[in-house]
Amino acid sequence: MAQRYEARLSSSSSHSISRRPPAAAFAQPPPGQTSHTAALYSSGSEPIRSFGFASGFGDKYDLAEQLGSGTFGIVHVAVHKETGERFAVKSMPKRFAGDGTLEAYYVRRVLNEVDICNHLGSDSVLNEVDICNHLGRSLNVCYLYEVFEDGTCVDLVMELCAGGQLWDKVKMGSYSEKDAQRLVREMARAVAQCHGMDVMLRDIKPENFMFLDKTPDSPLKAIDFGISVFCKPGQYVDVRAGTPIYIAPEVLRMNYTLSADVWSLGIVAYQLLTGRLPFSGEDGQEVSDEYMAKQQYNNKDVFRAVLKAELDFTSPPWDTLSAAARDFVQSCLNRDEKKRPTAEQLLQHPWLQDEADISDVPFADTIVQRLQRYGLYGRFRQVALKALMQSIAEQDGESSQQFRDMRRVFEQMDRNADGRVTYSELKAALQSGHFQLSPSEVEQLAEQLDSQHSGTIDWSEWVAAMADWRSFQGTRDWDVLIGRAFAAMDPNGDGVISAEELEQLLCGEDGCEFPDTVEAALREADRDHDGVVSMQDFKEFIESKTDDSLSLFEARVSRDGSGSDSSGSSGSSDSA
Ligand SMILES: Nc1ncnc2c1ncn2[C@@H]1O[C@H](COP(=O)(O)OP(=O)(O)OP(=O)(O)O)[C@@H](O)[C@H]1O
Repeated sequence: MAQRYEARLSSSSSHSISRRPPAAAFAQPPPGQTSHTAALYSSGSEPIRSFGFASGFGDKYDLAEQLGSGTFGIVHVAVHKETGERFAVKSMPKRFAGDGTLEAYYVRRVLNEVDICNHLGSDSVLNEVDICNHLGRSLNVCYLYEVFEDGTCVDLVMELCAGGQLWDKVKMGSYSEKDAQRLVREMARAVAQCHGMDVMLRDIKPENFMFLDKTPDSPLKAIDFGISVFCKPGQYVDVRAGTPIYIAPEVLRMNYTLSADVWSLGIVAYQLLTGRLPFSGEDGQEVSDEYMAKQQYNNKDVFRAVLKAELDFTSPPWDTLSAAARDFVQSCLNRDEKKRPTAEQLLQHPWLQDEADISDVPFADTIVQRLQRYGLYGRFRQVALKALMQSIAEQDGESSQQFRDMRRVFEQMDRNADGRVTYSELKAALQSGHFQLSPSEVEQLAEQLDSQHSGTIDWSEWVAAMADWRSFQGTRDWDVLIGRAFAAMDPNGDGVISAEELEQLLCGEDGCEFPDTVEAALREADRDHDGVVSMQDFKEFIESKTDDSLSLFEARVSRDGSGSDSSGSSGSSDSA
């Protein structure tokens, strides 16, 4: 199996290992190597004996068949005792130091996985872990639902990816360019979504992507965040990490940023298109052949190949592949990382465009994309957009085509016409056959819309998620609209949005259960760190987001067009 820096040697999934093997079965990190994120946890933190996660995994779930195993845990199917819904649970046996505290590397590894998954998806343990409070969700990333622990093990309950690994496709060798294009687009989306949330994956390889189900159009999900790190655009990381064969040259030189993920994506794209690795010539051919045949290689040879080997874009099957495909992969595999496109730019590349062209997709077909995008926003942005759309509605009396379209869809869903859409009404609309979503995904989309956790979605929440608010940016009235939205969030009119005002907006009269909720929301927009959001902060914050184009998300529309379109349609398109 391929070796991976930072996180030890992988064990073969064919080994029969009990669910809770002895901790000694798990390898140590290479000496002297810590991850960027891991350092966050190690610095100044006291040794701990437990994480404080909930107990009672066995009360809620039954364990079923084993799905696989990695270096840190074994993954089984977990069946929810009440609903019968199937999940994946990764059980990570605890590793104790001599004094009964948990080993530091184990702690970092568990927290890293929980932390990154929370950041990208679930908020179920967010407040207990107290690290990040972004409530974003992404449909190309495997959700983490809950975390449990007992005396011997931590259990991560995740979305079940029942469709198998991408690696199985890669092993099949080259197949249709169209197939490869669809898969690469899914992966590029996952990467762009993560980068949009300041997360560098650092371990992009076919083994870390799985299909959600067995349908030919199944979404692809990133599953392993064990060595991912937080990294903002332009921020550099200096610790080697990743799986050598997919590592970017600058990672070997220990000075890299988000673009290192784009290189790795390029290697996987090359594999999907050709069934081999790109390295050729004296430095690379052997590495390439050995790896594809046995997944074995010598690190030194690989590093030489990554840094120096010719990259082969001429041997078959390149003669039969499109020029756009070649250009795409070549642009990812540019050894000068400054010349590589960003993941978001990759989504605009002509090779990924023909099916992904969203410019004339009617509003109905982008509902799921809009919901996903809204889920990626932090809480401050979500309430700010509500206020902004309220301000726009007051201005034009909801008479514009955009409001009429949104109203029509909302009223279609609101079967009993009480002005609120229940989760089950939203589910019925989204599972109408028009969209491909699992029950738990629909549940998540509903929850992230329901900012007040009231169990229903009101009109203002729907509008905040659906609107093309950017079409108002730059208009003559823009400053007035922004000013009115700000005033709505600053009810005492003292010129700043305070923590108290924000708490009221986020959680209503009763206040927020967890103090972090307000602190994190405030941090989103408080640029000068003075504990309040001024009008200037507010305007800059609203206008700043540039990485929220709908193309980052998948429409999830049934390709055969089956099912009724219950969601209404109009010509409204994304202007972000
Ligand atoms: N959500 C999931 N749904 C289905 N199967 C999964 C899921 N997550 C993981 N698996 C299976 O379990 C295996 C091990 O999972 P994973 O790679 O996350 O473990 P790990 O200990 O983090 O491994 P690694 O050694 O790569 O870090 C995967 O290769 C896959 O076969």
